[in-house]
Amino acid sequence: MLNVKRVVLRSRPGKNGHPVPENFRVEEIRKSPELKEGQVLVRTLYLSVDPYMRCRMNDDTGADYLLPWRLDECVDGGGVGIVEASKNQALSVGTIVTSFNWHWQTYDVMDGSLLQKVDPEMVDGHLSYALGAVGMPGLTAFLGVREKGHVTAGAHQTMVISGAAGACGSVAGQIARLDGCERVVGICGSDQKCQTLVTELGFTAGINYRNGDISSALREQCPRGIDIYFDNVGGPISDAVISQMNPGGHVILCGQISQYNKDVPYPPPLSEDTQEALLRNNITRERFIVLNYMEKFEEGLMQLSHWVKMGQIKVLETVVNGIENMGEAFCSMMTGGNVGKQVVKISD
Ligand SMILES: NC(=O)C1=CN([C@@H]2O[C@H](COP(=O)(O)OP(=O)(O)OC[C@H]3O[C@@H](n4cnc5c(N)ncnc54)[C@H](OP(=O)(O)O)[C@@H]3O)[C@@H](O)[C@H]2O)C=CC1
Ligand SMILES: CCCCCC(=O)/C=C/[C@@H]1[C@@H](C/C=C\CCCC(=O)O)[C@@H](O)C[C@H]1O
Repeated sequence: MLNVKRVVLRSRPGKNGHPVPENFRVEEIRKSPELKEGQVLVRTLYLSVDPYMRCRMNDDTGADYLLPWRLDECVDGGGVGIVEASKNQALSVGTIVTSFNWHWQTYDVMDGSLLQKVDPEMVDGHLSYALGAVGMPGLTAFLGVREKGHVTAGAHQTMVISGAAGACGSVAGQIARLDGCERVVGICGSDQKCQTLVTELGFTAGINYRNGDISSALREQCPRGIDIYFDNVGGPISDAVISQMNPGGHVILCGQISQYNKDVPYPPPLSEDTQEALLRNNITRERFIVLNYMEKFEEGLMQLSHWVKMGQIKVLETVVNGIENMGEAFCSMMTGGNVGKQVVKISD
């Protein structure tokens, strides 16, 4: 028998509540490592904490593709691990694998057909990148910009990105620059993050939304108006951005994290003024869900991998150690404690 540590959902924060680490509980169980045909024993290396998980903490997630986590059951999300024993012909011992539905536990017996292989070369030897820049958040940035952004090199466009110092935002801004936007302006929650955007990631400017008036900072940093808005946060920040958008502009509706602790549907309703601004200026605002573009994942991952290996995309990560800290890491990410992708390292 194996000693396994796992994280279960102890309580729900309530639809209008802020999540706290105490909503989770770590427990130890004994698990048989015995495998049926097709199964593998995996040891968890890294686990991901992501904003959509806040919706899975509610008994009704508000999104048809997200199932609620069940009380007192092991929670799941993105994970990367190594095969330690195998009864699956396609997955030999030592293979690195990933899944969107990885249990938050140190070891697991999994059906091999539900796992995707990770080529360590693709992630430049950094296996955690498979949960970030060369994984779902990187694809979200890449496909969001390419499918909904209408970037045209040489057209002197300005793109604004909210949640700019996070997993999706930090990559989206770098792709906007690579694809030819003239100005790339990031909005995030600290001066330190703003500085990182400019000095490390090549953004034109950073705006700290916690410090001063966003509207006047946007007017200063976007003197020719805003053509494209990669929206990760929603709420008043997005109202301020959209009010300065040029006619014919495009909002990439990626996420609305500022509204996830509220009992509102996804996407949350817009203010009348913002709705009116979109209509008046013929601005598109199409919902973007990365899972709707699975046929483009392979090509997208190849492109992201190439950019990362060439140093054209710089990867930022915040790594916390230990399965005991999953709840802390999740709550920290939800309140801006991360720079780049927040992951938790479970084992070496
Ligand atoms: N459409 C899709 O398919 C996908 C959408 N998403 C969405 O993209 C967004 C970013 O996700 P991800 O990159 O993983 O997460 P991040 O790495 O960006 O982490 C979340 C960040 O959100 C910021 N934040 C938290 N609360 C607020 C608030 N009230 N107002 C403004 N900013 C806030 C914090 O940064 P700060 O310090 O700047 O406040 C925090 O670091 C989320 O909305 C998520 O739901 C993610 C993946 C796929
Ligand atoms: C309801 C708010 C979500 C806002 C957008 C967002 O963050 C979307 C994220 C998804 C996320 C979904 C993950 C797994 C789906 C399976 C989970 C389950 O219920 O079993 C991501 O991995 C892809 C994004 O589109």
